[in-house]
Amino acid sequence: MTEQNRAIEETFKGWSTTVGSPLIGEDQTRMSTRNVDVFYGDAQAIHGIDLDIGKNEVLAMIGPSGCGKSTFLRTLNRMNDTIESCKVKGEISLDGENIYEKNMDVVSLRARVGIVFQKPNPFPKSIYENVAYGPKIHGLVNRRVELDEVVETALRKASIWDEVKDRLDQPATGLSGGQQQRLCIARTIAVSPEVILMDEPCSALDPIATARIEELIAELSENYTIAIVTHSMQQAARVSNRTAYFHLGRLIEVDNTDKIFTAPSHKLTEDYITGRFG
Ligand SMILES: Nc1ncnc2c1ncn2[C@@H]1O[C@H](COP(=O)(O)OP(=O)(O)OP(=O)(O)O)[C@@H](O)[C@H]1O
Repeated sequence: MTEQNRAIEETFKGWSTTVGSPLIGEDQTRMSTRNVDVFYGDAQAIHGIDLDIGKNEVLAMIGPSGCGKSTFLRTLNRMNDTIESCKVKGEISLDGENIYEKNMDVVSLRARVGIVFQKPNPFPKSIYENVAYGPKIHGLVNRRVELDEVVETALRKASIWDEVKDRLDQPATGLSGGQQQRLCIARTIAVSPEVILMDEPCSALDPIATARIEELIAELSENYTIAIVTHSMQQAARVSNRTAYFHLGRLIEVDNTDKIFTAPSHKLTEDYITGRFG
């Protein structure tokens, strides 16, 4: 830990308040977190986060490297369960239902709250099979003709249908990085999620592929709740309605994206967006 971080850690002792509007009211909320702490072994990575994520909103999560954005994002569909040392405390709910309840079916949860990673990760199967796999294992379709329809609809929603419709039986790994990422988004959409989590989905893509994904995020936000971690403040400003600023595992400030980038209320947010920190 740097001297600067040590000093900030000192100022956080007893800290409990996020500035701005982390809570938005039950009727607007798709997911909510209350007093969420995350530990890796003895090290605490997330401290007491209270946050609502709205229906049909795009929430951007920004902050310096290591501040806990990805850790927090992964708590929202229990991806952290796959890390043995990781423990999550507090309450996280989807449509009012606690997703950490013992009887929660984690496979179904991850269909309802899908995730798209930094590096496109298609299965080593055909383009068709990549999208068809989820609906098949979740028993969403019975007949091949229905499956064909689900696959086409998901590929269309992910803005990649025209590029792949004549090569659905070819390996997904033969697509460009940007196409693979849109295919991964199609795979997520195919199981009818309510929420799509995106962990730096454009960081492995060139500017043109990035612009396609950003356009897609805007289209998808009409039907889905999206939470996106990004290192690019320009991207957060372009795609999101609200932005959350994290620092050393705390949620410092959440507000309308315009406000965060033009008139942030917290000094740490201001220092970050003006490039003084991070
Ligand atoms: N699997 C893990 N095991 C142990 N510690 C971890 C693990 N993953 C993350 N951490 C620690 O948790 C803290 C938060 O990391 P996290 O990756 O969530 O931050 P981040 O803000 O997403 O960072 P970046 O922007 O660099 O991706 C860091 O101190 C990191 O070292």
